Amino acid sequence: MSFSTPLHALSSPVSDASQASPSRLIIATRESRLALWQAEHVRERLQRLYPDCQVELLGMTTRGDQILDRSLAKVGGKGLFIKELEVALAAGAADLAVHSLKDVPMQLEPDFSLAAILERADPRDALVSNDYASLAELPAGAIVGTSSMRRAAQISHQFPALRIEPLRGNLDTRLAKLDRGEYQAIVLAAAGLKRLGLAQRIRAILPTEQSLPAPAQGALGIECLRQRTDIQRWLAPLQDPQTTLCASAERALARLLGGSCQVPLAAYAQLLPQGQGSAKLILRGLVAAPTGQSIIQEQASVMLDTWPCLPDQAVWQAHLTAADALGQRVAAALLAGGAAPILEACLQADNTAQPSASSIP
Ligand SMILES: NCc1[nH]cc(CCC(=O)O)c1CC(=O)O
Repeated sequence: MSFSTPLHALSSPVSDASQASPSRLIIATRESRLALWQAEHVRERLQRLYPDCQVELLGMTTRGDQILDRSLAKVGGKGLFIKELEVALAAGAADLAVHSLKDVPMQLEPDFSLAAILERADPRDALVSNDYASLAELPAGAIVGTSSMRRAAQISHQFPALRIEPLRGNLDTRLAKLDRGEYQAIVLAAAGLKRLGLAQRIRAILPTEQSLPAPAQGALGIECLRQRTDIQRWLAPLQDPQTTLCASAERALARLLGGSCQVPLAAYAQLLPQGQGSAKLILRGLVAAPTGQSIIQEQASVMLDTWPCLPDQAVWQAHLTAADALGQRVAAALLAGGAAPILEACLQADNTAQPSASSIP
C-alpha cells in the first residue's frame, strides 16, 4: 500500500477508485405512464452525470396499482405503492427506486432511506373539465371526481352544492372517465398532467388558497437501502436543496398529524429570498373534517440567514432541523386550533375499520 492512500479510503470498503462513479445502476419503478416518465427522467439525469454508467429501468406492479375498486386508505394507505419496489431494493434486484414523494410514507422502514429529493414541478392541483373553466362555473349538483379527501374537503367547503364522487386509476384512466361523461370535472395534480404532455387539458390551476397541496406534491424522491452509502453519494448531485427543505417541513407536519389515521391533510412550504442572501421558509398547513364542514388552517415561518445550499454540511443540517421544527410548530398550532377533535374522531372511525395512513392523492 502506498503512503499516499488517503486515510478515509482505508476505513471505507467502497471508496477505491473503481467505485468513484457507478458502472451500472438499476432503477425500480412502477409501470404507470407517470411513474415510467419519472424513472426515465432520473435515468437520463444519471446518464448525463455518469456517461460511462449503464442505467436501466426495472418496471414492477405494486398492490396499489392492482387495487382499483376500493379506497386505498381502507386497504393500507401509501405504503402499498412502494412495498414491491423496496423488496426489489432489499433483494439487490435494483439499486434505487423513484417515487412521487407525496406517495412515500412519512416514516420509511429502518432499512431504507430517501437518498435524494429532486427539484419540484408545479405543486398545485388542476381542474380538468370539458365544459367548465372553473370550479365556480360548475352548476349545483355537478359531479366532481376525486378520491383525495384533501381535495374533496377543500372543494366541499367552498362549493357545498357540488357533488364529490370517488375517482381512481392512473391519469389516463381518470381522464377517460371524465371524457365518458361520468363527471363534469375532475381534479388532478398539475405536475402529473404536465409531465405526461397533458397540460392542454388543464382548464384552471387551483391557487393554493383554494386547494392547498398535499405534502411534497410535485416532487420526486429517490429511495435506496440505508446501507448503500455509495448510491447516496452518487445521487447527491441530483438533490435540490430548496425542494428538500420545503418537503422536509411539509413531511414533518404530516408525520405528526397524518400518521395515525385517514384525515384530509394539506401542507405547503415556500422559500422566499430576503435581503443579504437570507431566506424565509413559510409553511401553511390545513386539516379538515372529512365532509369539509370545518377547516383548520395555520401558518408559520422561520428565517434562515443564508440561502439553502448543500456544500456547507453544518449549515445544511441546521436548515433541515429548522424545517423539521417548523413542520412540528404548524402541526402543534393546527392541533391547538381545532384539529385535535377531528383527528380524534377519525381515529375512532379507523378503529372500527382498518388501520391506514393518510390519503394518497
Ligand atoms: N395520487 C397519485 C399521484 N401521485 C403523484 C401524482 C402527481 C405528481 C405529483 O404530485 O408529484 C399523482 C396523481 C394526482 O394526484 O393527480
